[in-house]
Amino acid sequence: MYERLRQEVFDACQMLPRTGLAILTWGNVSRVDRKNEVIAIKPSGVPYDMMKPEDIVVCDLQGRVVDGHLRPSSDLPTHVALYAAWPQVEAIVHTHSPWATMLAQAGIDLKPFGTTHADTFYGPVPCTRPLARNEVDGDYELETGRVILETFQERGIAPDQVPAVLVASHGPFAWGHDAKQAVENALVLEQCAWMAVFDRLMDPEVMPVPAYLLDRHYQRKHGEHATYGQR
Ligand SMILES: O=C(CO)[C@@H](O)[C@H](O)COP(=O)(O)O
Repeated sequence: MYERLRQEVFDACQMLPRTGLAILTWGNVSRVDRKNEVIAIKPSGVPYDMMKPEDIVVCDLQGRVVDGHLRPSSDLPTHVALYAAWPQVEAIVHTHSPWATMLAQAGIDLKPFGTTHADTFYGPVPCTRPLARNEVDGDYELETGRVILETFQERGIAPDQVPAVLVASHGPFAWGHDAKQAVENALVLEQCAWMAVFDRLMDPEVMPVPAYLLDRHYQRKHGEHATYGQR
C-alpha cells in the first residue's frame, strides 16, 4: 500500500542532494493524497544516500503515523498546516539551499529582478517575520507553518502564484502540484536568490523587473491563455 506515493517522495528526496539543494539529512519532502487523506513524508534524520522508498512515512492529515517503521520528519507539523490551509498545494519541499537560506537569515524578500524569476514567481518571494520566543518555545514547527500562512494572507499573495517562501532565520519552503514540481520550484528559487544577491552587490539600487514584463513572462507560462512549451 502507498507504494506510488512513497516512490514519488523518495525520488524527489534523491533530487535534493543531486541538485545541490540539500546535503546529509537537511530538508524534507512530502506529498499529500487528498482522496485517501494521507501525507507521505521523508523520515527524520535519515541521510539521503541511505534512504529507501519503504522508509518514507505515511501519516494522516493531522500528522499521526498510519504506516511506516520510522519517525516522520521533524517539520511534519509545518507541512500539515500548509496542506490544511491551501487545498491547491499537493507537495512541499523544505531545503537549506545556501543562497535562499542567506536571504532568509538576512530577513530579506527575494525581489523579482528579471524574467528568470517571473517565469515561476508572480512577484516577490516573501520572507516571514521572525518567530517570537513563545512561538519557538511552544509548538515550534506548527508555528512555522502559521507564520508562513500569516505572511501570505497579510500580503495578499496566492500560494499557487508564488510557490515558495523564505522563513526568517531558517530557510526556504517551496511547493507544487507534485513532488518533482515542488523540487523544481525550490531549484528556481535557489538560482534566483543567487542572482539577486549578486544583482544587489553589483548595484545596490537595482530595480525590480517592470510589472508589464513580469506579467508577460508569468502569464505565458501559467496564465489562463498560456502559450509556453509544447501545447
Ligand atoms: O530545518 C530542519 C529542522 O527544522 C530540517 O530541514 C532538518 O534539517 C531536517 O529535519 P528532518 O526532516 O530530518 O527531521
